Amino acid sequence: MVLSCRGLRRDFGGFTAVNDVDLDVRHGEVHALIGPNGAGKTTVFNLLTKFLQPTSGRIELLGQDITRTEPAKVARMGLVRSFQISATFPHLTVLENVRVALQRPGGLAVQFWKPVSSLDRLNERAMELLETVGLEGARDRLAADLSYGRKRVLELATTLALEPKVLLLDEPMAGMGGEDIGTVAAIIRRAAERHAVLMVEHNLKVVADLCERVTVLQRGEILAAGDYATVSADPRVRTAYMGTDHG
Ligand SMILES: Nc1ncnc2c1ncn2[C@@H]1O[C@H](COP(=O)(O)OP(=O)(O)OP(=O)(O)O)[C@@H](O)[C@H]1O
Repeated sequence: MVLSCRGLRRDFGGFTAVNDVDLDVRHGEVHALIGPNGAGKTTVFNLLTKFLQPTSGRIELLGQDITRTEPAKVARMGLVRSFQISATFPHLTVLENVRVALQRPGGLAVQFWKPVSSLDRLNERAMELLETVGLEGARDRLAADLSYGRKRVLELATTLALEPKVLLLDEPMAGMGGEDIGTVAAIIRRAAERHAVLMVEHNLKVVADLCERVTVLQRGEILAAGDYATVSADPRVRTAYMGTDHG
């Protein structure tokens, strides 16, 4: 278990946005958090990354209680949410963007790079990351000149540069066409070999193809959890998530 929470709850005034949520994210797994609009997915992400303080409940990262830990420390411990670094620099090249991520002050890569601080090694690692995401041919292009889908892929590369233990992805395929979705799905699958992945995703085909485990939220509570086949066959899920129990 890399990341887990028990009894997670968050109230906003008199409104309970997240109620009694238990979640286990395991190494080597892609775990999807799904549910209708307003179900509480973003709030759960904000609680796990400590952007929001839980009203009650407990969160553990790599066996350590992080319920009261500051967000920056949680990120340094290896819980990285893609948008935290998703601001790529449009006027730097693709390779330069990844190098910047590898050299991030205070980032995980600082410790990672200490024994091998030579420029060559840095370039080598940056190229490895670009090969992982299939952007090696675009290394000298400005980030601003990339297509939307490839920009998102570059963001993923800069996230992976931080060597996260758990990668939190908020709708990584949003706004993408079929081909880009396939590319990003393949990257996430490969990334999951080294980093546990928790993702919010609305595209159920992506969830079915990519995710070992699915947790369904409804009105802040867990409606169902398990593998996709089990969860999608649950009549309550079909009614709540798809708005029908016939489809
Ligand atoms: N800061 C806040 N203050 C008050 N209510 C909030 C706050 N943040 C979220 N909520 C409420 O909590 C509920 C859950 O919202 P949340 O954004 O987590 O849902 P979601 O599942 O991510 O939805 P979507 O799929 O639309 O992004 C919603 O009813 C929302 O209005």
